[in-house]
Amino acid sequence: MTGNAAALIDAALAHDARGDAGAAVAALDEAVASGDPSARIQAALWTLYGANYPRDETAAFRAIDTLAADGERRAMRLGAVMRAFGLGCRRDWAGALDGMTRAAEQGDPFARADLSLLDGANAYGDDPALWQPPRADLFLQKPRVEIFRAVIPAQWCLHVLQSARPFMAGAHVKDARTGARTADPMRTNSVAIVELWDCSLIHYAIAARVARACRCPVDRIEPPKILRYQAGETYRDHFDFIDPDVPAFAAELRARGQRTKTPLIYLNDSYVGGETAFLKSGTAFRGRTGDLLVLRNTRAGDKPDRDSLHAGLPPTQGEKWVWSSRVRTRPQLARLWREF
Ligand SMILES: O=C(O)CCC(=O)C(=O)O
Ligand SMILES: [Fe+2]
Repeated sequence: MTGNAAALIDAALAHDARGDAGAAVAALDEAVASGDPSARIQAALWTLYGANYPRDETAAFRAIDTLAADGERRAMRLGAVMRAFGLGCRRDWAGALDGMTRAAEQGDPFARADLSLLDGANAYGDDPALWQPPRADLFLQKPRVEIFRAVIPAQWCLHVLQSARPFMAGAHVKDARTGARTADPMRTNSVAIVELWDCSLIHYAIAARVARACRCPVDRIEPPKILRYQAGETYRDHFDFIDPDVPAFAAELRARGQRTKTPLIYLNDSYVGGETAFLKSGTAFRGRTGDLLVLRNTRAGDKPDRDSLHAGLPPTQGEKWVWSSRVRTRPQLARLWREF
């Protein structure tokens, strides 16, 4: 990367963070024009998300694929993750493994670690979306809560936890009046989204495994949030469905669908307390590393189930880490990988 291109990319990212799309595009276009691969990757990501540039997932995938064919190993890796998720292209697990293997052969340490994590869990063969659905234990009838014990390998949990650690920030809730995201004392834990750029095939394999457990297509799984609760931090009583009676949520509900289920993966278990509590039934679940809990938020006809009221109780000692997503009734867009 030339020094000039690096400075232009930094400027573009700063403009983006301030919400100045015009200046962001001007700076990035100049860096792209110099042929700089990092600039071209950044432009492809914004094109994928529809951030600053118009959204065009296919063009984004093609740009990444061209860079990969030119020997750019970061593009091989990103292209592999896009192939796995089917972002801008057809889902293609064999092609994803192939791209990641090429990146590893080029000496990419991230790609090597990814492949050895897949290999260590015997996940190197079939697309995880085709695996047998894991076996469920019914934990609660009202609300419906299923537990899938130890379905995510502990090494994968650690990988996800570590990939999220640099991005942790204060958690938000949705304001029922405006639909905006606001900080709220009811949610004192921290949260991160791992952007596609920092995702690996492990992130895909986890989403695919969860989709099997929830018996839904992978594209109905919302990009997950990684939650961290330090001692005393909590996510107080709440619902995860989108309330159809709140006008501010109507557009989102139409575009992205209802949140029918909440899958939670416990990424660690070295803490005291920190159960997931179901307030209407007075029960709580304490997860072990790799356990998947699936809570049903809706009844027949995707109507909200008010029995689904739940909370993340505070750990009294240690840190609790959770992978948290939602199953929606409609396919999710690539741009959600950068939004909370
Ligand atoms: O951390 C927990 O146990 C609950 C998390 C939760 O309710 C959520 O992510 O929506
Ligand atoms: Fe929740």
